[in-house]
Amino acid sequence: MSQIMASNHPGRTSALTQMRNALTTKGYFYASNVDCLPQHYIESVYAFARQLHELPVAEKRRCARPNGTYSGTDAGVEELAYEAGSASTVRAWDFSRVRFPTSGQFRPEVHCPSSGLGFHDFLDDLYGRQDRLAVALMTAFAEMLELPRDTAGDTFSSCFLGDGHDMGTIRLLHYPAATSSEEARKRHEANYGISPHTDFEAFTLMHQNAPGLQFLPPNGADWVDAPVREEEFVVIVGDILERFTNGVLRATPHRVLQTAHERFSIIRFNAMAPETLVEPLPHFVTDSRPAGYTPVTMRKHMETTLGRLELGLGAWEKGQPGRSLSASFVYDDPGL
Ligand SMILES: O=C(O)CCC(=O)C(=O)O
Ligand SMILES: [Fe+2]
Repeated sequence: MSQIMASNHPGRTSALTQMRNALTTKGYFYASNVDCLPQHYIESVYAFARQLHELPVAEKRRCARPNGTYSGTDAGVEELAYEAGSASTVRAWDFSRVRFPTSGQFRPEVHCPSSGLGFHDFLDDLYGRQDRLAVALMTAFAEMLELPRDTAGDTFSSCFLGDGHDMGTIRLLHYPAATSSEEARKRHEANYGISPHTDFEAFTLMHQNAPGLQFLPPNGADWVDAPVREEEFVVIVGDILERFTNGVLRATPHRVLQTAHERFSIIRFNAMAPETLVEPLPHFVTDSRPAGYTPVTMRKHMETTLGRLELGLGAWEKGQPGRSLSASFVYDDPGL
């Protein structure tokens, strides 16, 4: 990232080529040397996440969806099933500047011991740090795809304002450990920690403290393990970049296995501003490659996909290996 975050670094062109190759052939890469998110800071985020997930169930219930942003079976709120009918163990504390702005009185009573920041301020600060990486990546994606620049800057970062008006979300996830050897055995044979899906936004930054995450590479038949790397962030493609690039980049299918060990992850979905119209850009549409996706706003894509999950319709077509239903969903009306 030091080569990407400085605009005139001599290694920039080769880093952009590596990024493009990784995203088109594997669907993910690991971002290293991220100065705005150093390892000691990441550790403080995990410590904060642990405090949140260890809160008494009564406090979790008070802060649970739909009033607050907690979801977990311990508070009686199930994670939505991406693959219809699947069961998952994940528990989540979510934060978004735009999507859940009114949850003030339903915020948990926690403070980070080192900074003293509470739930909102701690996560807002994390969001700002992630934005620095996200804006640099958006600019890099536009450049590696050779998109034209205009006075507003590059195509992607001008849709992602980076100042709090995007539909991005942070999720602090916890997958509890199995409590008995019997449960550990059952988990081994069971459903998912989180079922297969593609993320609905533009791209996702991920960090995990234990194994469990897997990807399905483009054209790949088999799921591959994502190694744990303490100082690096996994970057994957979401539905919005697939739709903008007319499928040149493909949203990265991923899932989390149901492991016997405890696992935490820090997820940041990077979205566009709500009214951004997402459709194949002219740069990616030719006579031999006509537009393969219908236009839709960022807001409508999120609302439709989540609405379908709430109805139990899923966002992933089961199979070997299966397929994302959200990335190529056909809209009759863009929702402008
Ligand atoms: O826990 C993880 O590593 C992945 C979570 C995930 O895919 C999601 O929240 O969309
Ligand atoms: Fe995901």
